[in-house]
Amino acid sequence: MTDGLPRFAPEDAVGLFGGSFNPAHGGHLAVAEAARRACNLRAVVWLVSPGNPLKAQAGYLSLPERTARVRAMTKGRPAMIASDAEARLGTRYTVDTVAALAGRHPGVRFVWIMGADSLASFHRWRHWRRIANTLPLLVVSRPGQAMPALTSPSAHALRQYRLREADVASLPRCRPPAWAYLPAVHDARSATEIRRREASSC
Ligand SMILES: Nc1ncnc2c1ncn2[C@@H]1O[C@H](COP(=O)(O)OP(=O)(O)OP(=O)(O)O)[C@@H](O)[C@H]1O
Ligand SMILES: O=C(O)c1ccc[n+]([C@@H]2O[C@H](COP(=O)([O-])O)[C@@H](O)[C@H]2O)c1
Repeated sequence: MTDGLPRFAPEDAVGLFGGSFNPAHGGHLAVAEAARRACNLRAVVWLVSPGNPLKAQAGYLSLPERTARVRAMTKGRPAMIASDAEARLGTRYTVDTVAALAGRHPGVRFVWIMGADSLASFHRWRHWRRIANTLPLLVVSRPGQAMPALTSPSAHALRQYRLREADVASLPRCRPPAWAYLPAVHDARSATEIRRREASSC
């Protein structure tokens, strides 16, 4: 079984941007591009989740539909890769996904990309400490989420491993645990808001 990803070269820095993307929106694109630039990533893989283990699945667009919308959103940006790797690998929890991808792409320097709201609840993810010990984490700002993120239990537990903003470019080469907060995105768009708008226009 293949994960569907390209063969990266050893030492390539590659971002893994997991999300429900229900649907993908411009805020996601801003995050992915900010991460790519800040860490000089060869690619950003948008891992379209078969289903966030912490969210109810009611009202979800299908996985092929969500993946197609990521593909449309990233059209003309060769560094952006829409991926259904989690469905192919049969993984739902991030801890399993990153272990499977690290095993399949030896030498590639994966970085996990998440918005600030995700760091705020990261301590509820399955084996979150193991994730933090497996790959560096890049946390990108989201309006109203800086305080919840930076005062969260995981931010507190990992505080001595936080890089200074000036050193964020070195994150992919850091031995985990390592993380950085990138205050580069000020985009208030959210999938919840888009779903609400689409529903009320019917
Ligand atoms: N506007 C944004 N700014 C920064 N990060 C974002 C933004 N929107 C989403 N993200 C991040 O992108 C990742 C995927 O998010 P997700 O697909 O859940 O979108 P969402 O807009 O948060 O959706 P929902 O409103 O359904 O929760 C998460 O890590 C989330 O923190
Ligand atoms: O592994 C977990 O326990 C876990 C819990 C919550 C969220 N995640 C992952 O976090 C990413 C963002 O999810 P979402 O739904 O906020 O877009 C996506 O890749 C999810 O699989 C993972």
